[in-house]
Amino acid sequence: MGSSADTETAMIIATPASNHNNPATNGGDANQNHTSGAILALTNSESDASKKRRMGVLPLEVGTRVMCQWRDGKYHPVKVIERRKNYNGGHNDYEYYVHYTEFNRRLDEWIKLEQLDLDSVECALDEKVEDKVTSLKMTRHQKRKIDETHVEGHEELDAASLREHEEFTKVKNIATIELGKYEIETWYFSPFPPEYNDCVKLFFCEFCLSFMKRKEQLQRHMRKCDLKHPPGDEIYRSSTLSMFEVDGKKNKVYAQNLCYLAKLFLDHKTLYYDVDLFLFYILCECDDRGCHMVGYFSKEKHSEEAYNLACILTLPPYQRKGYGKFLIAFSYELSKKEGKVGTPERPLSDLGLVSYRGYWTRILLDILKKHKGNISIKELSDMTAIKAEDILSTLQSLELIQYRKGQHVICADPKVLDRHLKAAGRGGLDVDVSKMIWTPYKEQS
Ligand SMILES: CC(=O)SCCNC(=O)CCNC(=O)[C@H](O)C(C)(C)COP(=O)(O)OP(=O)(O)OC[C@H]1O[C@@H](n2cnc3c(N)ncnc32)[C@H](O)[C@@H]1OP(=O)(O)O
Repeated sequence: MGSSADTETAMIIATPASNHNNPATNGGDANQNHTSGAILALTNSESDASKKRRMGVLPLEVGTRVMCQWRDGKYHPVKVIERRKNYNGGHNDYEYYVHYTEFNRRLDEWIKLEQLDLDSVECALDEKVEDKVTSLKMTRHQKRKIDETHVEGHEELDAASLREHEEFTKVKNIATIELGKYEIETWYFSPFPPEYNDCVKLFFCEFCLSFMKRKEQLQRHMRKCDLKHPPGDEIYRSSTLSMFEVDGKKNKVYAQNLCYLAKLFLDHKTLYYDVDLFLFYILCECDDRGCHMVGYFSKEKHSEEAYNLACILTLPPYQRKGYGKFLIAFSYELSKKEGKVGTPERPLSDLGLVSYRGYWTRILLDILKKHKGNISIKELSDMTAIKAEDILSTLQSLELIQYRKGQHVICADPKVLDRHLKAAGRGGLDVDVSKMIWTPYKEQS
């Protein structure tokens, strides 16, 4: 199996043009054993014409749609988001920042001209600016009062300024960060203060999260910084895993630095400078050098919408190891201690949605499997602190809900439950509730 898959990949890389029917490249294949001079001449003149045509489209305009070779060797449709002139380059010599329309924005990147198939350029530019602005306004209207990635005064912006803001945030600014022993490629734009505009790499102190432009600055800082764990209270410790609760009001700079850092991996969140209203739960792996941040979630101190989690992040080097499920489970344990049901703030990212769906499926089906007799959605909600709507949508997506005699009924055939549970994957790291030392937040007078 493995070897045949490898062969297939190698073939695709060797003949990328065949993946999207590129006649010019196929026709001009220099490796073909041509026996006729006429065919060769025809081929050459075709490729000359094609070359001229291709050069005629340069430089590409922002908004152009074209096929682009990605890291898998295949061609994928992209939209040009931005362009910049190459140093020492000729008149038409640009690099392009592209969005792969089939993929998440975190894969947006600067690419070289050679990666583009210029024969596939679609000349019609993207939808009208006006339409885009209207849709942006719509989304903004739907957002909650405290905007997720709140840029102060943002909602007051007129259409043109709003568009300008979107323009500004669509290209990733910081390409990599250094944090502890990891160098991490970033995913999205984050609005660092203007003095960091010229930086492509930032160096973070892994304990206080201060960020610096140069490695030497970080080294100097590390000699002085006396933190070895996040500020705030350690509210959970089990083996090497610790959770710290940080009050955004008491540790404002730390909380803001965390938001700058997190935004590099969160697309639909805008930076919220007023961190006072939030608590931050920082998950750490601890060793003799200190407690190293693995991920976190934030939570409003008071949520009118019953949100029990605002933003969640596992840092990329730690992803797919079960920490995300741990953080989600922890947020529900906090809700249980508060005697409330909770739900994550919307919108959920693609990875957020799969993680939540997996968690909800596992928790709910585990209960249904063990439970004897009838059980209602309200009872499930009381047992798990999962909001009734999330339970209903999860069970509906698994087709476990039927509508009989005017009411929703859960139909839980054990074999079907087992199949879904298997598909929901691993359970992740468990929260040992007996190791939690926590009381719900109370405003201090
Ligand atoms: C309310 C909000 O904040 S929504 C925004 C959510 N946050 C983000 O999108 C930020 C960037 N993403 C992340 O930080 C992480 O991907 C998280 C927090 C969503 C998940 O964290 P992880 O530590 O990777 O989660 P965990 O290891 O528990 O895996 C969760 C499940 O999600 C799915 N999943 C996670 N990453 C991926 C991936 N790259 N590709 C496919 N499935 C994935 C899998 O089903 C995985 O379970 P499995 O490994 O058993 O198959």
